[in-house]
Amino acid sequence: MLFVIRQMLVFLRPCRGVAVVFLFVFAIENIVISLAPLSFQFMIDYAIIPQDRGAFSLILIILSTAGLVGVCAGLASDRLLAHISAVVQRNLRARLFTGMQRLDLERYGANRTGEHVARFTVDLPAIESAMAMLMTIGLQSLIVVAFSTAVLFTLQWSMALVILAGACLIYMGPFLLGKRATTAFTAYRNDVDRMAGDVQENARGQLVIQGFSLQNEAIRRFTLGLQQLFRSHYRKNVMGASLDRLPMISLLLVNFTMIGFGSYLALTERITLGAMVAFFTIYTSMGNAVYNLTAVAPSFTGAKVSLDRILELLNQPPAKESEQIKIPQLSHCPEIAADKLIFGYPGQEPLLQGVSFTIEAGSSVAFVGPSGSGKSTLLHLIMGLRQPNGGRITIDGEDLSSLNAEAYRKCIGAVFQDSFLFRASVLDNIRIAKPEATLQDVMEAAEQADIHEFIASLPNGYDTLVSEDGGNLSGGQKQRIAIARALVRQPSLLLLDEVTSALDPISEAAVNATIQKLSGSRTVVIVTHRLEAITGVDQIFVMNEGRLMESGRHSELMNKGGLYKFMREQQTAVK
Ligand SMILES: Nc1ncnc2c1ncn2[C@@H]1O[C@H](COP(=O)(O)OP(=O)(O)OP(=O)(O)O)[C@@H](O)[C@H]1O
Repeated sequence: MLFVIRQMLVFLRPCRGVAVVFLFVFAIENIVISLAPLSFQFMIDYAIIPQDRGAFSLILIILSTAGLVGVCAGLASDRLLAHISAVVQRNLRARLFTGMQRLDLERYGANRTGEHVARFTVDLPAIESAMAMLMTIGLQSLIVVAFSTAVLFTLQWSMALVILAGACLIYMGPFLLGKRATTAFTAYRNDVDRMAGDVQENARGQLVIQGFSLQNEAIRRFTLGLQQLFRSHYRKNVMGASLDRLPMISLLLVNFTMIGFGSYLALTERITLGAMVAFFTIYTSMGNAVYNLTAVAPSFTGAKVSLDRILELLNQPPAKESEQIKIPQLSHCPEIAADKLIFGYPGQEPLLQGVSFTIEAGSSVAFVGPSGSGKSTLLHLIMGLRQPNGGRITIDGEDLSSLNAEAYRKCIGAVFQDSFLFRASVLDNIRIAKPEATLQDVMEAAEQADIHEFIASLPNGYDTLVSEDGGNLSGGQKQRIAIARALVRQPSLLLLDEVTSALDPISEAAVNATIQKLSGSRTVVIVTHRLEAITGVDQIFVMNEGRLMESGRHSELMNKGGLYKFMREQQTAVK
């Protein structure tokens, strides 16, 4: 609980001025509420029993003035709290999203997409609700308890002492259950995350699911997952209810004790009737406040779990201190060299095993080889998206790990196997690679990618909205827009991973001709299975099972009679 409160205070720092004003008005409202029961004592002992109408009017005037002040303070505190809550959530959302953008592929891939989404849809609201609880019920209860305790001690100290002992008893339950409750809440939240990931995957895979009639299988798997969620949900609810119930039982016990003890004191005339009524009224509101404080516990336990998950992301070490890293001064066409590269995905055997090569400045090269031989992984390493476990990559002689990644990648135009498009206009999808590009630049890039005519034929031309994940475009159209996006940058290094796999032969020929033209003025690295398309490149690297088997020009490799010749002949035979 203390951890949650401390973190919330950290989140509140940016709006500490408003928070202080809030505290002030909120305190006024609650002091009025805490002191109101004293009016019973004054009414009974000074107005009703002595039949004093003057005192009656005076007490009434004071009471209504205090009431008015309390109401105004309450209205003001509502607005201030709404502001604070919105500011904290806005800041947290921004920090969380920024944190996600700073993750490298390894750390990003450690969670499923649904889990990242759940941080926004489940964890942030849990923190918001706990913060609202803390700043309303929590604060209110604290103020009421503090003032009531002080007043009770002035009215009758021995009864006040009994109440204090009772309050300790009330908090005992939540204190003892704390750890087990956190475990139950964490398990539940993880299962909810898993389910969010499943639903997300199901939504993305609807074409495959419907195409293969996998609905029943999808329901079966989902139901299996639900069983686990059901169990953790049940445990979490039982814990939540126990956190609620134990204090209530303790409160009942204290109530009975107080009624007996208070009545005994009145009976033996150690307390006046007015004081006793005031005492019990204050005690009741104090009892409610103490109970409310314990009722905050379940939401705090949930918030602690959410906080852990959010802080895990926020406290990730930054990728690199960019100031200490060199801004690359890439020549127009960089030379890329790899020296004994070793790389393996986390928890797996090394995939790349001592790969060395040199790609000369301004040359065009192709990496070919069987599926899974590590070609795309190599491209990721060249881009600095993943770090080698051994060996190194140099760009124009500079170690890639010593270069400023952001500046380096700005010199690269990359087209990945998955031609991901954003939900934005075609124009913005291309221009995102170079925000300062003019419409003319974009159209030229689209022409080079052989997609200009298609875009121009759309009802809204370049302003046509691409739906989520490019759903309203064919695979080939998406691929060519992705190529245009890479070309608009006029990059000094062009990386193309299977960029013509979804193209018809005519478009493929057009795109290949463009790539051919571009090489010479920049360094071009192609990954492809289409061996026919790379006959003209300066050098071909043949990969197999994470090793570089052979390299050379097309004619050299054909003369060698190795894996390349074999693959080439296989493809020709299939045709
Ligand atoms: N993100 C990842 N996490 C774990 N393993 C991965 C990941 N990406 C790829 N792999 C594994 O690495 C191996 C090489 O994959 P990679 O995509 O580099 O091969 P490739 O030669 O480009 O294959 P293809 O020609 O089919 O695209 C594969 O066996 C794959 O299982």
